[in-house]
Amino acid sequence: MDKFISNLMTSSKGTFESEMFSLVKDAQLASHEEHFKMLKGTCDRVDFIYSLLKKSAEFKKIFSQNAEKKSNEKSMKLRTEGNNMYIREKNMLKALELYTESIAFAESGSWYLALSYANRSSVLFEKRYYKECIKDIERAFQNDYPGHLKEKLLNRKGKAESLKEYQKQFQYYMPAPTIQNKNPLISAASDSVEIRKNEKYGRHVVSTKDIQVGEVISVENSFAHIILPKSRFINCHECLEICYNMIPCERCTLALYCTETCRDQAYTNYHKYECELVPLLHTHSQLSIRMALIGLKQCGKMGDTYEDETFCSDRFKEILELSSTSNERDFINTCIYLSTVCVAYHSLMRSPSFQKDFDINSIDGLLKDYLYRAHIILRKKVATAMYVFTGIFNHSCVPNCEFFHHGSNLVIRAIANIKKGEQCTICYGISFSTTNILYRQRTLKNVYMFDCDCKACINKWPVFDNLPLGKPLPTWFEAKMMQNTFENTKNWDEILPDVLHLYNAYEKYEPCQNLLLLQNLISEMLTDKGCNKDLDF
Ligand SMILES: C[S@@+](CC[C@H](N)C(=O)[O-])C[C@H]1O[C@@H](n2cnc3c(N)ncnc32)[C@H](O)[C@@H]1O
Repeated sequence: MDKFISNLMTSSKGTFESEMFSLVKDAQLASHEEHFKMLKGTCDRVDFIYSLLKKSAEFKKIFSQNAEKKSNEKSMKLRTEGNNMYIREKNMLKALELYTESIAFAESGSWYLALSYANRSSVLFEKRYYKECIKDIERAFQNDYPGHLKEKLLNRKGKAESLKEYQKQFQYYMPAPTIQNKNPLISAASDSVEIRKNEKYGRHVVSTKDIQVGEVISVENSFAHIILPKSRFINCHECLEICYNMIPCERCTLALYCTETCRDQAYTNYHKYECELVPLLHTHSQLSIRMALIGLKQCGKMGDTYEDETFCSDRFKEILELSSTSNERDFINTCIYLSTVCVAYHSLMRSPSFQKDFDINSIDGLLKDYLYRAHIILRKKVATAMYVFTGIFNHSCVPNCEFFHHGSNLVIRAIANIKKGEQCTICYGISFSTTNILYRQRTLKNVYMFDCDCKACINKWPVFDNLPLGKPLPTWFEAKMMQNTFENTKNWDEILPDVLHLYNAYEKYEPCQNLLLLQNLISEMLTDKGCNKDLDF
């Protein structure tokens, strides 16, 4: 599992990983391999690496940075930049983002905050987001908005009030489907699957009945997530919903929320501590801290309910059981990994609220262990997130399942017919149709530590271009596809049943190009159902 994560982390090369690598070099951790290998438990290993890191200049450098504090001066600068974008450049989205950042920097109750809300309300009015515009005007008034400017704002509010009933409703993604036949033992799944465990596959998901292509297998909400920088000013950091008039955390300059409810929920659950962390950690450490905090809170609250048999997507116990390849990593990778844990640990230890709320001595070992286990599973469009049930799906180069995003929900659907007793699999990014067998096997072994025995690997299936075409696709289908593509109607719902039907008729020709084309089309249709549409701004 850890390799799986470190592979994801390489996509952020040049930032976090290389920073951790310099840390390992600076602290000369490589020369301590012999001693390290004699230590057995996670806690002893973290302690050992931590003791070495603390002496390193690089480590001290990380913690010598100061977090940016609320600053009316900075707020004013951002607002001016926003004005420039709005008036001169006519770049509404950029103006909105700058005003929102200016709101995040302004001190609570100040007229700087009021002015930024007022300016944002103007962009919102122009883009016909009248309800959001009214809300921002009210916020401006609640925050010491200068009296001599009030009239203009009241005027805008009046106009927005009269137009708000005409505001269009924009649907960015289809809501996640609901599962009809719920699984009594897996909170996120249908009763068509179960979790099994053996030496070869670790924990894996197996079908308990025949599953039809397209069928929903699970709908899962993330255990925890961290917003990606590009979505910071547009998506609520708590619920991830798109929101053009977010409100800031009252203490830090980074967190933004769609409502007071989301803000308070985040604050109570983890942000209270996170908010005090200096410096702001990279997304990966931040997510592991968030997960460990939720884990610590749960273990205090839930006690022996951990004994029950159900698999719950919102429970840290399930994360503790995720398979780990930590013993198989080379020493330098182990050091890099442990350094990230130590940076997260050291950072949390500097949070006064954390010190106040937790009995540090009694949870110290648990915290190190939790930070060590809190990994990243999926990095996607809006956030980096941990989905617990999705995380136990094994890989196949010919997967029979795929995951689809519906807002913050992750939906797993069958993209092939699955026979009762068959393993349900997803693809870890290397499929047989695009990647040759040698590369696949080497990567899966190096990164995920297993030998793949999927049907493409066993039978040495060629890549797409060298596959037979298979039975030609019917002309009615080709015509429908052309029409749909040309007219750009993308009325998938209308043709999805036909495509699924066709898939069933072509399955016996596997492996062939036409079957793969049908499968890709099904996948595209289901993605399109779930995905975030482009911003309407
Ligand atoms: C994301 S986890 C999947 C859940 C895991 N099986 C567990 O027990 O928690 C990835 C790890 O599962 C195992 N795995 C995934 N696909 C596999 C496969 N096709 N055959 C054997 N092991 C596999 C590998 O150990 C891999 O590092």
